[in-house]
Amino acid sequence: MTTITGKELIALGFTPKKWFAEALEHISENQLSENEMLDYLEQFRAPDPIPLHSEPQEFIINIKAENDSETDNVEKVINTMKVLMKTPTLVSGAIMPDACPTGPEGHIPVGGVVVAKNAIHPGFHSADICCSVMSTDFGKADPKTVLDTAHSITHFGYGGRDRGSQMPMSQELMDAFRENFFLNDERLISIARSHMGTQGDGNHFLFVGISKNTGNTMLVTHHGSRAPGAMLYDKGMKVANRFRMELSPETLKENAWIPYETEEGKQYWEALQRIRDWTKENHESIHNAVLEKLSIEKQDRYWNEHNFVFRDGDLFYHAKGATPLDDKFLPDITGPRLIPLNMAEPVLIVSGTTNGRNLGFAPHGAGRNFSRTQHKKSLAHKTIDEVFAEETQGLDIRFFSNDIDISELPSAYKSAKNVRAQIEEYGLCEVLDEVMPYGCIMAGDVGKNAPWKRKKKFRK
Ligand SMILES: Nc1nc2c(ncn2[C@@H]2O[C@H](COP(=O)(O)O)[C@@H](O)[C@H]2O)c(=O)[nH]1
Ligand SMILES: [Mn+2]
Repeated sequence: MTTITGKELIALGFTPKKWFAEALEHISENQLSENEMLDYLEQFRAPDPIPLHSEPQEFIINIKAENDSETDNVEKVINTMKVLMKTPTLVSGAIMPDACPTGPEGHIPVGGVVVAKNAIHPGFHSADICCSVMSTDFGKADPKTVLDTAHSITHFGYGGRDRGSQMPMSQELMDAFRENFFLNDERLISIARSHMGTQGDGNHFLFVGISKNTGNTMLVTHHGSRAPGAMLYDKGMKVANRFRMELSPETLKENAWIPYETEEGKQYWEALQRIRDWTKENHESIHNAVLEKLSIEKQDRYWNEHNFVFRDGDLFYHAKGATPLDDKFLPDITGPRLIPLNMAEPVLIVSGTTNGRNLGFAPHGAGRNFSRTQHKKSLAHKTIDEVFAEETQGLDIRFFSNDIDISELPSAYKSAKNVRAQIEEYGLCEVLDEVMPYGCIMAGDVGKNAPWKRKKKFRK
């Protein structure tokens, strides 16, 4: 019979884990011989770490610099992709004309699509899971009336709605949250309820415009899954990092994955679908409340996510700011897709499918060449009011907090004309219609004295 200690297990090459105590007890209780013990212990031996690909997997470059200010951005995007594409799960990738870096080399850029085999990477959809766009056709309604009404209904800024003004989350969805390992969390569900009907901040917007084809007024909203999605992302990253330490410690922490074939993988996939349902319900609750207040029947509605994970068999397409075109990704979506550019440019209504360059995706916007801070610095010689007047002439642009956020004005984004030219040059999708801008509401400069900040101070 063999007696063995934890220290000896470590000397045999095992990493201290919960199973140590159970194994020591099993060996002693069953009085295993040395060979029996070694046979028994084999089941606990960790697999060899999965190495990074020695060379980056191929990725398609659908972007080029149109001027000096874009050169640095394009170089950074390509360099970060070269590091990212060494992640062991990845089999292919693409970058879109609106691509821009999100962090150090190796992090997925905005405008990046990467395909992983049997793996979900929470870092590739990031905290704003299912950031998406929805449009509703209001027929011949007056655009100012639609914008005024939407302004009286929507909610921008930190946090959720006050108890008195909450929009209901459906019982069906709440029940579905409770059935999922990641979402069955009363704090998360309570936040999901109070965040329903809210749009957050940053570049989330509520846009009203006129269809070039029909002359109809269209409402377009842009936001993601708000705090419930961010909470799922945090949980997903923790689980993925545990797998990373066991399976592939060489992989960057941001690029950790949850193997789909595990219980965690299946539950995380389901959780993503429920968060997608929540986000769709969030857009719908705002659009439906505007229709109801104006006693208008909708003529049409389109929506698509552009920050999500899509599945085709054992391949998981991670789109970090890219518009899914191919119907195989979106069995429940029948209409065309939406690509916003900036508040002074049309929202493009597009369609398309997989071709040799796009992996089934199109750009999701115009993207940024500069950080918000760099952009603000470049305009420092003008007053905020001057910049606002120059860039929004003829448009009805409003900030929910009443403070202009110049980092969201059209000059903060890449040239929409160049992005559209590259969509055509690389044959990424077809433009069916354009929603010409009438006006737009955004959160406003949240660093200033926004109403939700004043309220918090007052409550103290
Ligand atoms: N029509 C508008 N488009 C806008 C506005 N602000 C930003 N944008 C575009 O949206 C995309 C998507 O951004 P992301 O947060 O999902 O990465 C962005 O690239 C811009 O082109 C706006 O006020 N109106
Ligand atoms: Mn978005």
